[in-house]
Amino acid sequence: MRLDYLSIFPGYFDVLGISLLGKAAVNGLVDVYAHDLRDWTHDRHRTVDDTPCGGGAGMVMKPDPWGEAFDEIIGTEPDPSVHVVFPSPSGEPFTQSVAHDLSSVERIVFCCGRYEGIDHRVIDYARSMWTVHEVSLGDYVLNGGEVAALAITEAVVRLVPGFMGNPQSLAEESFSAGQDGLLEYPLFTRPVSWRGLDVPEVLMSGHHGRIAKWRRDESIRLTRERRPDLTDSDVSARH
Ligand SMILES: Nc1c(O)cccc1[N+](=O)[O-]
Repeated sequence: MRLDYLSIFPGYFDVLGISLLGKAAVNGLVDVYAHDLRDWTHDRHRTVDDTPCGGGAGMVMKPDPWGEAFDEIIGTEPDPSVHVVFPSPSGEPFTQSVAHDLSSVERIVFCCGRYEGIDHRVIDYARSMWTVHEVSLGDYVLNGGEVAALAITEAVVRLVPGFMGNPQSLAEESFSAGQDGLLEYPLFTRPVSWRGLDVPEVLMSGHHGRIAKWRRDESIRLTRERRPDLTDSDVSARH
């Protein structure tokens, strides 16, 4: 999997050389390329923004540098196998399902906006050429798309076959298919008693059936308490 990041702050992506992601890069599972959008400007100030047409506060990212960067990084021919991700507060919700879909593609280009956002024609042009995902991590305001791109990267790359040492651990995580989309149950390890707090007895019983039921019940309880939106009527009936 090749990952490209277009940003006026490419240094944000130095962190991808650390930890498991760094190991994945070493193992050839992912190839990471960060690009400075200003490399595709031609004026002394390396300008990437301008005032919004129609007025309004702030600045908008000009389309020209994006277009020239696309030409050089991706190419000038349409290719739906290239997935272009625009992290944006006005995007569709980024979910584990979207992460799973992206984990099987060969190439992802992350376009990280700053200021008030990117000239919409950049997104329209990208849609005419590649497969585009405008995605949001949540209803809050960030200063740009870089942190969101890093979060999306982690969610996607950890699902790439061969990345996780023990793929089984993926099956029991929150939002995974193995959990029916429920929240993960509470986790415990040794010591059995810690500051007057004990591990639930059932988990020390060695009774696998009782343990599995306790975990399922806890997942259902937590999901109903914290994320009623995840328990649709069908899922509720099953639970
Ligand atoms: N929320 C937000 C933002 O304010 C700017 C860029 C990306 C996102 N997001 O993905 O959620």
